[in-house]
Amino acid sequence: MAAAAANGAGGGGGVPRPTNPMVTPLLTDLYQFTMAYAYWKAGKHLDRAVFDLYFRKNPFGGEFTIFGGLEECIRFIANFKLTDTEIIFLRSAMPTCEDGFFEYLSSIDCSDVAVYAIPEGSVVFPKVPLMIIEGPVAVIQLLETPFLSLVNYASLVTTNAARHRLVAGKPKNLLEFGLRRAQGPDGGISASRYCYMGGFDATSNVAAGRLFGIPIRGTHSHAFVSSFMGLDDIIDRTLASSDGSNKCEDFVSLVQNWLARIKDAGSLRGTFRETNLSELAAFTSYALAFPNSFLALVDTYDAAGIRLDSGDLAYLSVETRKFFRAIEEEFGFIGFGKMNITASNDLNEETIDALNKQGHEVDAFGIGTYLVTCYAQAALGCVFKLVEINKQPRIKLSEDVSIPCKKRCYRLFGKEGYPLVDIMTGEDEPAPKVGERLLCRHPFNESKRAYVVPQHVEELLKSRCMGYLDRMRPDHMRRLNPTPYKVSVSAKLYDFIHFLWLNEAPVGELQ
Ligand SMILES: Nc1ncnc2c1ncn2[C@@H]1O[C@H](COP(=O)(O)OP(=O)(O)OP(=O)(O)O)[C@@H](O)[C@H]1O
Ligand SMILES: O=P(O)(O)OC[C@H]1O[C@H](OP(=O)(O)OP(=O)(O)O)[C@H](O)[C@@H]1O
Ligand SMILES: O=C(O)c1cccnc1
Ligand SMILES: [Mg+2]
Repeated sequence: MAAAAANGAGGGGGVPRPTNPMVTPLLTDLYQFTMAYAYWKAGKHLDRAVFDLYFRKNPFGGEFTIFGGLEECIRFIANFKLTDTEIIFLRSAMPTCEDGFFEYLSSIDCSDVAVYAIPEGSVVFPKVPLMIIEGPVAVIQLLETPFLSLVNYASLVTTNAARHRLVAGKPKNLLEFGLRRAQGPDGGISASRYCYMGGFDATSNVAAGRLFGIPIRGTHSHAFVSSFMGLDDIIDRTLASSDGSNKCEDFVSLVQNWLARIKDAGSLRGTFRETNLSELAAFTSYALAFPNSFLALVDTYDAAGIRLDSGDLAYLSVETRKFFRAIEEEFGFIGFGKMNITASNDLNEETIDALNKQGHEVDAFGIGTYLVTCYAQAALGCVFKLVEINKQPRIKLSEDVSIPCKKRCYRLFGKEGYPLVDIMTGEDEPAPKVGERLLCRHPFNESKRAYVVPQHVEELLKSRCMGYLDRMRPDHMRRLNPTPYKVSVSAKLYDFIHFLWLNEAPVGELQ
């Protein structure tokens, strides 16, 4: 099992700081510091603890999740160090705590912390730890809230993006347009980054383009279109070819000539309606500014062309395509019929699915609000639970039973090459072997078990490549009634969980 050990000294040993400078050791809940104090008072602060970070249920009614946020967690622990001013603030916030505690706090870093993790971008399932974090209990406790804050939304929005990619299909261009609608600047930046991880092609967010190297794309807005009154607004009418070899002195007249030709074309009669001259001025002006990447927002007055942002997107995209093809045929402009049609306006999984069913001609979807706010599910609900302290396994019984012990986790693949089941074992158990029959048990349901003869075994929680979406059996990934993927434990771990469970659960007395 490969571990990422953090070097907290000297500015993170070359590991960059978290992207968001607000991510500091104080970005945690007060109770992490009060517990750290109580551990310290009890002389327990150096006890060796193992915590699992996992979630309990897949989001969006689906049967899979994509893990995001790991890199930021590693950046955080690599640079973990409380500054003098942070210590002064903590002293004022916890006035009853002894001085020695603050001296201890100012001395800590995460050089004694080990993180075992599934690679970011992997398909993951409930109960299996995404990260196992091991180290001195007081320090690990301080990591709980920042880690959950860095992983919860990241994984949720990555999953949301992947679901939009699955419904849109591979050839479509997916553009994330959510910055203006996201939950503040950090929500917007995170959304752009993790939607790209989840399978989007580009973002409109310029800062995210700079920070993460994500391709940035955009069209123009209704304001640009409605800011023009008519063709007289255009002062400089010259258009030169990019190599300077050709020059059109009056592009506006050229546009007007073409407009007349299109109107006269017999084959276009009936499909071509009156032109709004202020809209024509806006498009002409935009073409003069971007002659090699022209794109027109065409629905400010009436829908006819290239980014559609209202109305029936299926119908309008089909009509637009017909018109483009007719122009190609009438005037012999090779490729005109294939011109890009982008659609936006409150799109989400359901609307894209509806458009697919109706038939449409959209090449690119621009998606904002529903994507970045994760409108269909507010949070993933990742948790951070103690599973072992000083080599003693721990279990949490209330609400949802946690799976004790420092574990190893494997993904077992079947004959058809798809993953069949994830299995958790105790740390010292032998790894599952290819071709060897293995009993996989549901962690809590006694009757649910299956023998598996794996054709291929991958250990989870160690660094490895991504690109899992394509490798999953399609019925786990479908939108409607997806098949649950199986998560199991070894027979030995099953027996141990239930032994510990009975041991920890008090026997009531009836009188
Ligand atoms: N063919 C279609 N099938 C299903 N949903 C569609 C189809 N075309 C558009 N939609 C969706 O229907 C909704 C249309 O919303 P609404 O009626 O508020 O928009 P509009 O009136 O066309 O435009 P505006 O945003 O200017 O008000 C959007 O969520 C859009 O994504
Ligand atoms: O619809 P979303 O999925 O959130 O995608 C982003 C939206 O942002 C822009 O709208 P704008 O801010 O101009 O407002 P409007 O479309 O609501 O008028 C754009 O026209 C999209 O409709
Ligand atoms: O470039 C666009 O078309 C765009 C960008 C952000 C939001 N809506 C649209
Ligand atoms: Mg809109």
